[in-house]
Amino acid sequence: MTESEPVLQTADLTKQFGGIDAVQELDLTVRQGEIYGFLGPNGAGKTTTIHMILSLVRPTSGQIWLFGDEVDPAASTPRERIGVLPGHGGLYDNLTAREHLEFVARIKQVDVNPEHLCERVGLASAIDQQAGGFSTGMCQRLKLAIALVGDPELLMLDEPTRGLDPNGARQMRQLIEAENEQGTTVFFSSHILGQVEQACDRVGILENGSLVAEDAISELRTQLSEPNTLQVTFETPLNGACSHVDTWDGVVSSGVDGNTVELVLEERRVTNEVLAELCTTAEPSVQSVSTGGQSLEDLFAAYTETEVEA
Ligand SMILES: Nc1ncnc2c1ncn2[C@@H]1O[C@H](COP(=O)(O)OP(=O)(O)OP(=O)(O)O)[C@@H](O)[C@H]1O
Repeated sequence: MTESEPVLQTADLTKQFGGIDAVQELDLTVRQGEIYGFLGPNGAGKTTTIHMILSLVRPTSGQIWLFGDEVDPAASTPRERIGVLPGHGGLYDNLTAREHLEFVARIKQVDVNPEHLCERVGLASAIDQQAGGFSTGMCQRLKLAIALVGDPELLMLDEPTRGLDPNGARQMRQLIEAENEQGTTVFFSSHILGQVEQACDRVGILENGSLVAEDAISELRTQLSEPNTLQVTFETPLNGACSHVDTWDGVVSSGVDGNTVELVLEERRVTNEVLAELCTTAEPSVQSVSTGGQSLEDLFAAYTETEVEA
């Protein structure tokens, strides 16, 4: 498969605040049509990076390209083709959803259909309510609608699932995926791995201002060496019942010791199938099952050494 054109690129992008290295020599590439998850614990430098890309913070050094053109650090980032969902703020308590959208459309000098946009993000029934009375989920939906004004080609979303419960976060992901299916490229930051991994084509993991990994999640996982293991203990000795297990699909190797068989699996998702097969092959009943290997949380922790929120 050929790779699509980069929509956003940075090279050696660096920001120092006094003695703090907020972002260090960051090389990022976001390609047309993808959802790119920008992942890192609190304080890793995600917002600073987004602010540099949007010319809200001036880089200490490095380069940024948007849609193939280098951004001049002395000028403003051209915003017509970009929709932004800010991490903090962005709403006025006394303006309705409709007034927010009309206000942003005037600033962007584009036409807007507030009914259509509110429909797209699931806010149709609240279009004439003031944002001050909105729940966190409604605020995030309105911020997404604002980002969509002018049908941008690139969405820069700074923690769009911030403050949302799992259900609200899932709905927000579905909205983002629906926009992406229309061809919009999405840059999606989060400090919670579980909130980007289902939606994102690729992720970049930021730690202390540096990109420590950038790839598809499946690729990142295979870069970690610990094998996926499955250990099954039966109530009585196996007596050769599992001697050919290593010829099964998805099983890399196996070893039997008394009542216990230990398997190394190609990948975690075959665990249930292998376990079901074992239960029908072996006469004795299963006493206990344990697994080992890399979960996605292990992966994130391995790269960032930071505890992950569930
Ligand atoms: N204006 C500023 N002045 C001084 N230090 C700053 C400033 N903005 C950010 N920093 C520091 O830069 C580092 C990166 O912060 P940043 O907000 O970019 O991280 P983040 O990954 O977005 O975190 P979070 O997930 O908490 O929003 C932090 O150490 C922060 O304290």
